Amino acid sequence: MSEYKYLSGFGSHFSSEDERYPNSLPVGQNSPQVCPYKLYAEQLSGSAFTAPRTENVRTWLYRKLPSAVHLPFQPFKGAEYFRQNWDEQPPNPNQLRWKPFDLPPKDGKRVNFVEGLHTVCGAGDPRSRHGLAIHIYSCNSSMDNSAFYNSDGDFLIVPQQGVLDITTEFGRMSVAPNEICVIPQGIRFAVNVDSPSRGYILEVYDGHFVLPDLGPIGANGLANPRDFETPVAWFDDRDVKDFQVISKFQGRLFVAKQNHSVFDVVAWHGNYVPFKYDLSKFMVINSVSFDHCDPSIFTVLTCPSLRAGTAIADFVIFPPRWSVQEHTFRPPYYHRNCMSEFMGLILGKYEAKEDGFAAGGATLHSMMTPHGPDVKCFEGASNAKLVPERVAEGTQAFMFESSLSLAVTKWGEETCQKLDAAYYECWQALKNNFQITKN
Ligand SMILES: O=C(O)Cc1cc(O)ccc1O
Ligand SMILES: [Fe+2]
Repeated sequence: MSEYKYLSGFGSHFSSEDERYPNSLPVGQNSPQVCPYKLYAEQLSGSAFTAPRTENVRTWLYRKLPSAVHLPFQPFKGAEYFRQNWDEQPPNPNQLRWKPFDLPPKDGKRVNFVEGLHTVCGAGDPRSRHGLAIHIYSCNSSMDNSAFYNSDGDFLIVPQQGVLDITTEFGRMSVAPNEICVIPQGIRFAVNVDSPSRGYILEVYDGHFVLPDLGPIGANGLANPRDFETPVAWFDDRDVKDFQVISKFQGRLFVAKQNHSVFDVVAWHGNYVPFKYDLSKFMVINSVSFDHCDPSIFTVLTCPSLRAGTAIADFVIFPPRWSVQEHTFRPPYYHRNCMSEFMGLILGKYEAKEDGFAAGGATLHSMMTPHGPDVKCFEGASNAKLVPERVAEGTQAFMFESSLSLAVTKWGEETCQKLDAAYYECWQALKNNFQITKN
């Protein structure tokens, strides 16, 4: 799996040919009268034809059969908790914490990536192309002779347990915990797993994930473009007669049969592509003098809204790093935010709450919902000797931060049975230390 080859770069215009079919890309034009090897040319548009050049994304695929060759879509039965209905539950402004979400039951039942999708929270509507959804996947078997694509938006996939072996129309990639991948709107993919697997998905309806601007940081730092990896062209040469394409369309799943695999792309060129990124390559920037920087300093990718600096969703990580600030309360500050903060944990423990927030679980601090370090963290950091120190060693927490107000689904609030009713208690023992004389 890990021997797959990749093209390096973010936002590049790539060209790739399956190595078994050299010269399969047309030269000098996109639509020759007859394509090399008599392939069909198909354009996949990820932006309006007329989008400005900086945002214009599309890829030309050269394939054995056009994607249009399929039988009509029917409603897909299964994945009953993969539902983007934001009005199932009354709003809940409380601090929410979930214990680790279940892996598939060990009763021998096979659950693949699509069947194991569960929606936790979200906002907005794919029909008006505005909003987002946060899902948990939990699966133990591979997608055989089937592929999935999302008509509603992009998926950012964060594996927490188990390596995902992902076949896409563009080629194959292996995505392990502490790596992430993005599968943009419309790109077909299938997930193979060799063990029980679990992770988080951020789905955005508005637009695509991009690297954040760096401002005064300069031209380098945070997630560097050269560390993003896109698959090289590869097609499945098996003669598959019984193939299923599953589409998420307007929040519902549909399935169509066809007598050929969607993984039949021999060559492609363009800048609308799936990619992966290894979070350990993130170049961490932070305060080397005093005070706690806002977590935006850890942004890996962002899906911008039309309002300057205000994201539909940011993907932010809390990587292992040095902490050196002087005369500073070093952990995250107490906080009320006009944004929504959904956090997950890939590895280890999170610095602001070492107890109760476990790998594979989550927290949601909704708009203006107060939160911050628990008692143990506050007491410890208020009294700690401020020497340079490695923090978050062996851990990886992350945050999906959104300018939208997120509704929790019935599955998220009830059916999953993972909500920790005792979460609020972690702040109750904080003492009023106010004294009338200044220390
Ligand atoms: O734990 C959180 O709530 C996330 C968070 C981290 C941080 O370093 C500063 C602010 C913030 O909201
Ligand atoms: Fe916060």
